[in-house]
Amino acid sequence: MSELTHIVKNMIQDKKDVVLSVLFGFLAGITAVGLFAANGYLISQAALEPPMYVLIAMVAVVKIGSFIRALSRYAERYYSHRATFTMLSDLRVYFYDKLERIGTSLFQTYRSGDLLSRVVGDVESLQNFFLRVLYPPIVMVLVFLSTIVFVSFYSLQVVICLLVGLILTAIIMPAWFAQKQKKVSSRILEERSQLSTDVAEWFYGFRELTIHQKLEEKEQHLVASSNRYIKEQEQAGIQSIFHQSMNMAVSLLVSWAVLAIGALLVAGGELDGLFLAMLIMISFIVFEQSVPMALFPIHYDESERAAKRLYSVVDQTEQKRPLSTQHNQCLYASPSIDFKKVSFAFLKDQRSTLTDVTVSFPAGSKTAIVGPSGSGKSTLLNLILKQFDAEGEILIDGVPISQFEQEIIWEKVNVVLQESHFFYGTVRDNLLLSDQNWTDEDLKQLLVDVQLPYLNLDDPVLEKGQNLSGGEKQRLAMARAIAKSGNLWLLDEPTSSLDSWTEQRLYERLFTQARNDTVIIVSHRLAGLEKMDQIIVMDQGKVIEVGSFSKLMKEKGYFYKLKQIEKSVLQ
Ligand SMILES: Nc1ncnc2c1ncn2[C@@H]1O[C@H](COP(=O)(O)OP(=O)(O)OP(=O)(O)O)[C@@H](O)[C@H]1O
Repeated sequence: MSELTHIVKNMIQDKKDVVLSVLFGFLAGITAVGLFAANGYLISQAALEPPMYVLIAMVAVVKIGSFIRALSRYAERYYSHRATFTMLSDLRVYFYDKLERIGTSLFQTYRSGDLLSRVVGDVESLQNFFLRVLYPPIVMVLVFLSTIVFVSFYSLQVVICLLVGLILTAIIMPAWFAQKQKKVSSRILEERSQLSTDVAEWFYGFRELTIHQKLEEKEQHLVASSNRYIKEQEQAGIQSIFHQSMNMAVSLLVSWAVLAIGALLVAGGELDGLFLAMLIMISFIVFEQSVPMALFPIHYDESERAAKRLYSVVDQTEQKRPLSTQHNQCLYASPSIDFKKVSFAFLKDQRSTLTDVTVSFPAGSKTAIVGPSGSGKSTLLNLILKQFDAEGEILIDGVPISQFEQEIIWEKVNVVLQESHFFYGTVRDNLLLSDQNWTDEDLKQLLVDVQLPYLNLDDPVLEKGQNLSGGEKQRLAMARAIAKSGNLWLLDEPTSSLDSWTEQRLYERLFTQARNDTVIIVSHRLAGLEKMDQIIVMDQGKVIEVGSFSKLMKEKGYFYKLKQIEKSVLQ
C-alpha cells in the first residue's frame, strides 16, 4: 500500500482536477438517477391523464436533466483524464530523475528490457489507478447514499434491497473476482517483462545472432514470448468481461427484487402505485455506478504491483543518495584524488575486483594505469565517477567522495570510456553534447586537432555510430571530452584502435589543453609513458607497483618485465 500512497500524494498536488472529477462524476451520477426517477414518475402520471401543462413541465425537466447529465459526464471525463495524464507525466519525470542518479550500476540488478518494461509499461498500467481505482468508488458511495436517502422517503424495504445489491455488486462479488484474477494479472506482468527483455536482447544482439545463424531460433523464441503474452491478455480480457456481466446480472436481479417488493407493498397499501415505476427505474440506473466495481480489484491489484515494481527500482537510488553537497566547489580546480584501502566487489559474496587499493593522484598530476586485462583498471575509474560504492575511503581534495553529488563530479570530469555512445544525428550534434557554446569554427578546428579533418559538422552519424570506424569513434569521443571544460580527465584506453602516429598527435593536443589538470589514463600500450608523472601497475585487483617510468625500469619489477615482453613482440 505504501507505494500507492506515494502516488496518491503525488496526485493530491493536482488537487483541483481530482476534486472536479469527483464533483462532476457525482453530478453525472445523481442527475442520471433523477432523470430515470422522473421518467418512471412521468410514465405513471401519464397513465392518470393529468393536465397537459404538468406533462410538458415534466418532459422539460427530463430534457434539462439529460442535458446536465451529458455535460457533467463530459466534464468528469475531461478532468479525470487530465489528472491522470498529469500524474503519468509527473511519474515518468520522477522515475527518470531517480534512474539517472543510479546510473549504470542499475544494470547489475536489472536487464535493460525489464527496466524498459517497468518505466514504460508499469507507469502506463498506473493510468487505471485514478481512472478506475481512486475516484469511482468515492463517486459511487456519494451517489448511492444520496439515492438511498431519497428512496427512504418512500420505502425502507426497497432501501434494504438496494443496500444488499450494493454490498453484493460493490464488495462481495469484486472480492471473489479479485481472487480469480490475481494469478492472471501476475502472469501478464511477468510475460510483459519477459517479452520486453527478449525484444531488447534481440535488437542489441542482432548482428551477433545473424553471424552465428541463431536469428531464426531467437525469432521463434520471441514469437513464443509474444504469443504467451497475448494469450494471457486474452484470458484476462475474457475474465473481466465475464465478471462485468455477472455483476450486471446480479444488479438486474436486484431490480426484479425491487419490482417484487414494490408490487407487494402496493398490493398491501403501504406504497402509492404512482411511485412503483420510479423506484424500479432508480434501481436500474443506480447500479450503473457499481457494475464497473467488478473491475476495481483487478485495477487495484495491477496498480499496486506496477507501483511496487517501480518503487523497488527507485528504493535502490534512495539508499545510494549522497550525504551532502556542501563540498561541490572543490572540482573547479584540478582535484587531487586519494584511494585509501579501497576494496570492491560487483556482487556480494563474489571475488573482490579491487582489494585494499591505496593510491594517490596528486592535483595536476599525469598518471597512467597499466596491467593485464581484468585487473580492475576500469573499475577504479568507475569508482571515481561514483558509479559504484566501495569499501574504504576515496577522497577528492581530501573530502570523502560520498559528500559529492554524482552530477557535480560528472560535470567537471572529461571522460572517455572504452565504449562511447553516439547518437543519431550529425557530427555537430554529437560534439555539442558536451558544451553548447562552441561555434562551428571552433568545432571544425577541434576535428582537425583530433585528426578528423575530413569530417564535416553536418555529416550524418547513425545510431550508435554505426557508420564510423572504431578509430573514428575514439577520436570523436576524445573531441567530445576536449570540448568539455573539466579539470579532471579519466581516459580508459582512449586510443586503443588508433595507429601510433595518430595516437601521438592526439595526446599532444590533449596534454596541451590538460597542462594543469589531473589526468588519469588507463592504457594497454606501454609506449610514451616516460612523460607521465607516475605509473600505477595493477594485477588481480591490487596495486603492485607505483612510480615514475625511470623508477619502475630501475626496480626491474613487473612493469619492467611487461616492457621487455612488449619489446620482444615488436622486434
Ligand atoms: N559490470 C560488471 N559486473 C560484474 N563484474 C564486472 C563488471 N565489470 C567488470 N567486471 C569484472 O571486474 C573485473 C575487473 O574488470 P575491469 O573492467 O575493471 O578490468 P580492466 O583491468 O579494466 O580490464 P580491461 O583491460 O580488459 O579493460 C573483471 O574480472 C570483470 O569480469
